Amino acid sequence: VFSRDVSCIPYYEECQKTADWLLSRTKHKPKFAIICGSGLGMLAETLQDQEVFKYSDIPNFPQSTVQGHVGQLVFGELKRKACVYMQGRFHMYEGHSLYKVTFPVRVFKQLGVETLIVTNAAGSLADSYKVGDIMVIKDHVNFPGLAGYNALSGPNDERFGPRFPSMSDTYDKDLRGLALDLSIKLGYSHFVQEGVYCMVGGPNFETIAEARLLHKLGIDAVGMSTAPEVVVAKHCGLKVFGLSLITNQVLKEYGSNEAVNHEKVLEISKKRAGILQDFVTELVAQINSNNTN
Ligand SMILES: O=P(O)(O)O[C@@H]1C[C@H](O)[C@@H](CO)O1
Ligand code: HPA
Repeated sequence: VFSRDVSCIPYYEECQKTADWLLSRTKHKPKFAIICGSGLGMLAETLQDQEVFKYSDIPNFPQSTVQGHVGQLVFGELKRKACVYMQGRFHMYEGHSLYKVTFPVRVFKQLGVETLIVTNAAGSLADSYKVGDIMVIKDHVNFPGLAGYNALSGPNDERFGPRFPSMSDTYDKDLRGLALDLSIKLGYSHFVQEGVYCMVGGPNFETIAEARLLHKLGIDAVGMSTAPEVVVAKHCGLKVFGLSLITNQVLKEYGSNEAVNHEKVLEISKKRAGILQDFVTELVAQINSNNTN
């Protein structure tokens, strides 16, 4: 379930076939790919001149099974920059292999994408964060990856990247700086944070003991995605930028009547998607004007 079958699927060719299929059907040549987190599909609404491809029509593409993940690629222009939005990501807990979870990222690379922007819904462990805050991801802890469930497990194809890639500078420093400057210009600085995201396997939310453990480890926000996509993006040379929307506080004390559920996560995502949308749009515009990419 977790990694690519070692019998050497012609993986590069499979990704290329999917990329060629898309390129022959869209006039856009995206330099940016944006992955929409849970309930954040509407981030794609600001795209001009849209072309939409349902996952079910795209060769080799997995299917979304989670509520709040529509299941389509949307190509278009954001401030005159060609982009592709993934409305609906794939999670390990859905039973997808990590090869399938990260397949779109490699397709993006073969489409000519240079920068990957990941978004997600996450629970906060940091005491200072509030529901509705946006966290610029500084770094991540890939718990499944540390335990051997890594998207790069299996035979390595050097055409994508090296066997042992460095991950010490994964979330692009210039883009993070740009985003934090932008948050001041947009008047967002009181709800924009910078911190460490941790991926857990899910699909259950954390126990109190698990939450306390993650908190002790210095993790600011926890979710069930992102790390595999980011590891694969870094492996194949994409610039990476990430935003977590804080949809809930993770309970660290026993005896509370509050409990998180996916509906509450989607409710906050829906409320804050507009702000996130403006943030991403302005960031892409700035990357243009500052020649950061
Ligand atoms: O796709 P993301 O990481 O935004 O989704 C989060 C994690 C789970 O899939 C879900 C829990 O509500 O939201
Ligand atoms: N834990 C894990 N994943 C999540 C959470 C959470 O509290 N909120 C949104 N996704």
